[in-house]
Amino acid sequence: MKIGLYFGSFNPIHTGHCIVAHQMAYQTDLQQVWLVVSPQNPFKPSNGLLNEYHRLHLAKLAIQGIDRLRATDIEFHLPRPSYTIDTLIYLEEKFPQHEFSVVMGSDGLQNLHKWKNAETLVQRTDFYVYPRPGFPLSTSLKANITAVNAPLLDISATFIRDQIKAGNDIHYLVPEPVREEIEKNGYYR
Ligand SMILES: Nc1ncnc2c1ncn2[C@@H]1O[C@H](COP(=O)(O)OP(=O)(O)OP(=O)(O)O)[C@@H](O)[C@H]1O
Ligand SMILES: O=C(O)c1ccc[n+]([C@@H]2O[C@H](COP(=O)([O-])O)[C@@H](O)[C@H]2O)c1
Repeated sequence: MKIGLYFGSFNPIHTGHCIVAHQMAYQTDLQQVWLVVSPQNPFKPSNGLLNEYHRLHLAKLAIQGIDRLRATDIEFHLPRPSYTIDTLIYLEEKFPQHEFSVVMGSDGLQNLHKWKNAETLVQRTDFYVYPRPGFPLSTSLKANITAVNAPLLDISATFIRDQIKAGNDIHYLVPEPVREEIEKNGYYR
């Protein structure tokens, strides 16, 4: 099966993430998209990061009922911070029957050359990229990129965390079960 690995902190998962995952799973040749919740992104600070099991639970709530989407804790059991090349190699060994690609927003392309073993990564796997406002679909690396033609989504987890801290309502910015879970537990206040 052709599977897209969609890596992220998902702190928290939001409507932008869900649309990206859904478009990739239903408008490209990918047959499934797995949301890989990264416990610790190598480029991002760990402060303000909700516990990874809570982030995974929110991701599962967000995709429930969508056949081609999965959320996985695979990086919880791998060394930290989470490097994509390591996770990819691990998954290729564990699931030799599948073909894995990487799904990302176009902001990720800007820093791709700084990722661990970037040259090896782009030789080893294809990239499916969703446009993000302000970030062109280009990289200095020789990567095989499939771009989707889909609406720009100017939503970020940072914006959502800021809204919650300010006491503002986040209806529609995140799926409803995610909003309810965040509110019930007082996350990000
Ligand atoms: N609105 C969006 N449009 C396209 N891609 C997105 C969007 N939001 C997130 N992504 C992509 O989702 C992946 C995971 O992103 P991440 O979990 O860091 O979310 P974020 O909203 O960028 O978070 P933060 O605001 O905390 O930095 C990245 O590949 C990122 O490019
Ligand atoms: O492998 C790397 O060196 C590497 C560097 C930065 C980010 N990543 C992966 O990309 C995911 C999304 O990153 P970001 O910065 O767009 O939120 C993140 O959760 C990691 O899994 C991976």
